[in-house]
Amino acid sequence: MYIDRMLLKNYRNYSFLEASFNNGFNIIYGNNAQGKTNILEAIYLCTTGRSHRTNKDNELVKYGEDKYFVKVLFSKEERNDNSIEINYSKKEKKSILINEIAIKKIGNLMGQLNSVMFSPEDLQIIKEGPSERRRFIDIALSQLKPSYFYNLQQYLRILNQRNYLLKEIYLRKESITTLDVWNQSLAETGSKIIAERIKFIKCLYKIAEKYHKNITNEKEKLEIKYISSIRIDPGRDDIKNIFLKRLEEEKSKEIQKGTTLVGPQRDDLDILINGTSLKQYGSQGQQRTAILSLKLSELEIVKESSGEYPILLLDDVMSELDSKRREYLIENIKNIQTFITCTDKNEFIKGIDKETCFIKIENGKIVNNINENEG
Ligand SMILES: Nc1ncnc2c1ncn2[C@@H]1O[C@H](COP(=O)(O)OP(=O)(O)OP(=O)(O)O)[C@@H](O)[C@H]1O
Repeated sequence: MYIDRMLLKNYRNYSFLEASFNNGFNIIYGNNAQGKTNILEAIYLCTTGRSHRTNKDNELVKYGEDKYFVKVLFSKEERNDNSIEINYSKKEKKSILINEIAIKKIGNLMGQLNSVMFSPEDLQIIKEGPSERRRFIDIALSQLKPSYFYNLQQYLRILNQRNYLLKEIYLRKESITTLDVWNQSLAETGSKIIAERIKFIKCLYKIAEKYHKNITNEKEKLEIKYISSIRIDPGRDDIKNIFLKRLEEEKSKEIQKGTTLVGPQRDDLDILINGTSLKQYGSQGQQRTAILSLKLSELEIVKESSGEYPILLLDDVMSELDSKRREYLIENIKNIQTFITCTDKNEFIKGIDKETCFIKIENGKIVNNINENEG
C-alpha cells in the first residue's frame, strides 16, 4: 500500500498543504521546527485516528484557528482510489471518513491504512516503564486485528468499573456480591488480550532475533518474552481460569488498594541481549539496534497478515544510526513506501538507488517537490 497524495488545512503550522508522493522513498527535509514531523504525524493520524505525540486534537489545530482537516489518498492491492479524511472542530466531535463514508467507531479505521512509525522516542520502549512496551504492542496489534482494538476498549471499560466497585467494597462490604460477575467479564476479555499479545510477541521475536543476529554479525542474541502479571505458562495454561484464580488470590489486597492488581494492564516485556536485560545493561547503540530489529519485524508481520507492507515513517532516525545500520535499514525496506524526515538530504543519497521524492519544507510550506532519480 502507498499514499499518493495528502491535503492539510489548518493542521499544526500548515494553513494549506497539498503534496504528492512516490511509491518509494520520500525525503522530507529542511531546518528544525519547519513542519517535517507534522507531515508524518498527519499520516500516522490517518492510520490510527490519533497523533503519535498527543492525545489532544486541540493541539493539532493551527494556532488561532478552530478546526483542522487532513486527507490522504492511497492505493491498495485490491483498490487504488482509497481515501481517509479527518475533520476536527473544537466545537464538534472529530469525524473520520473512509472512501467518503463517515465511520461510527474509530475501530473501523484500524487496518485500513497501516503504518509503522520509527522515531528516536521509540527508545522509550526499552528505557522506560512497562506502559511504553504495552503501548507498542497495543498499537501494532490494533492495526493488525481490529477485533483486538475492540477487546482492549471493552477491557478498559470493565477494568474502570471494577476498580470503582473495589473502592465501593472498601466502604460498604455488602457490595462484594457483584464482584464475581465483574471478575468473569474481566477474565473473559483480558484472557483474549493476553493470548493475542503472546502470539504477537512470539512472531515478533522469531523475526527480530534473525534481524538482530544479522546486524550484529551474529555477536548478539536478542530475546523477547511476554511477562504476565497473572503468571501463566504461555501455550500451556488456560489463561481465563488462571486469571480468575489470580483475582481470587489478590482479592483482599485489591479491596485495600481500590484497584485491580493483575491483568494485561500490568503486563510487560522482558527484552534481553545475550541473556541480560537490555534496559539495565544495554548500551544506547545496542538499544537502538534492538529497536531497529523490532521495527523491521513489525513490517514483516503486517505484510504476512495483510498481504501488503505498511507505510514506513522514519522520523529523524537516520542521523541516530551509524552508517552500517543505516545501510542495513535501507537495504531491507526497498519495497516499502517510506517517509524520511531529516535536516540534510545529502545524508541519504548514498544507498538510495530507486526513485526518490525530495520535499523541502520551510515554515509550513513545501518549497519544492521534485521526483528525482539520484541513482
Ligand atoms: N498547533 C500548531 N499551530 C501552529 N504551529 C504549530 C502547532 N503545533 C506545532 N507548531 C509548530 O510546528 C513546528 C514544529 O513542527 P515539526 O515538529 O514538524 O518540526 P520539524 O521540522 O520536524 O523539526 P525538527 O527537525 O526540529 O524535528 C514548530 O515551529 C511549532 O511551533
